[in-house]
Amino acid sequence: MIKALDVKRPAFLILGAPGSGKGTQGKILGSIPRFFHCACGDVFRSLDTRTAIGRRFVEYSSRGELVPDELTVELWKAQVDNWAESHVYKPDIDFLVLDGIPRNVEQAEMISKFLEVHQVFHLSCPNRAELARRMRKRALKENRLDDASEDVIQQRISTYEAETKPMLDYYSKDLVTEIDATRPPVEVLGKIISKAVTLPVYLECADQIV
Ligand SMILES: Nc1ncnc2c1ncn2[C@@H]1O[C@H](COP(=O)(O)OP(=O)(O)O)[C@@H](O)[C@H]1O
Repeated sequence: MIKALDVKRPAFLILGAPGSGKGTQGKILGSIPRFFHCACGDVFRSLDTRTAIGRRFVEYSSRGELVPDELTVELWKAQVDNWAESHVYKPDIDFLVLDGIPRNVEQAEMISKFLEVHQVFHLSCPNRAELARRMRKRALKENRLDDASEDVIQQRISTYEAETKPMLDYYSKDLVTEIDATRPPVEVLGKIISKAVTLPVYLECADQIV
C-alpha cells in the first residue's frame, strides 16, 4: 500500500502514443534546470532481466501490453524516492516531467495521492502509419525489443487507444494542452515551454529559478 504525501509534488505530464515523441521532449525538458524528467519505460528497462520483476517487464512489453498497475506504480514510486534521497531530484523545487506514466485511469488515480498535475501535454498524432514508422526507425537505432515486430507495434498502438487515450477525459479540459506531434521536435518543444511558463505554479517560483 502506497501512502499519500503531505505535500504533493508538482508535475507536468507528457501523454501520447508510442512514437509520438514523449521521450524526445522529456529528455530535452529534463536538461533544463528545475525540470526533472522521469520516463517510466526507462525505469523498467533499467531492471536486471535476471530478476523476477525484470522478467515480468519483458513478458508484458514484448507483447505490447502494459505492466500491471500495482507493480508499475510501486516501482516508479520507489525510483522517484531514490532520486529524491540521493538529491538528483529535489521535490521541493523541481517540476517532475512524467513520460509514460500514468498510462490508464487507474494509474492516474493511484499517483494522484502524491502528485499535483499542473498540465498535461498531449502529443497528438492520429496517423497510425506515422507512429508505426517512427517505432520501426527507433527499433533500429535503440535496439528496442518492443518495437521490433509489426504485430507488437500494432498491439502497442491499440493498447494506447484502448487504455491510455481515455485518460485524457480524466483530467479537466483546462489542464490539457493539445500539441500536433507531427510537427518538428523544436516546434513541439516550443509549444510545451511557452505554455509551461504561463502556468501559475511556474510564475509563483520563477524568480527563484536562476
Ligand atoms: N505506466 C506504465 N504502465 C504499464 N506499463 C508500462 C508503463 N510504462 C511503461 N510500461 C511498459 O514498458 C513498455 C515501454 O514503455 P515506453 O518506453 O514508455 O514506450 P513508448 O515511449 O514507446 O510509449 C510499454 O509497452 C509497457 O509494457
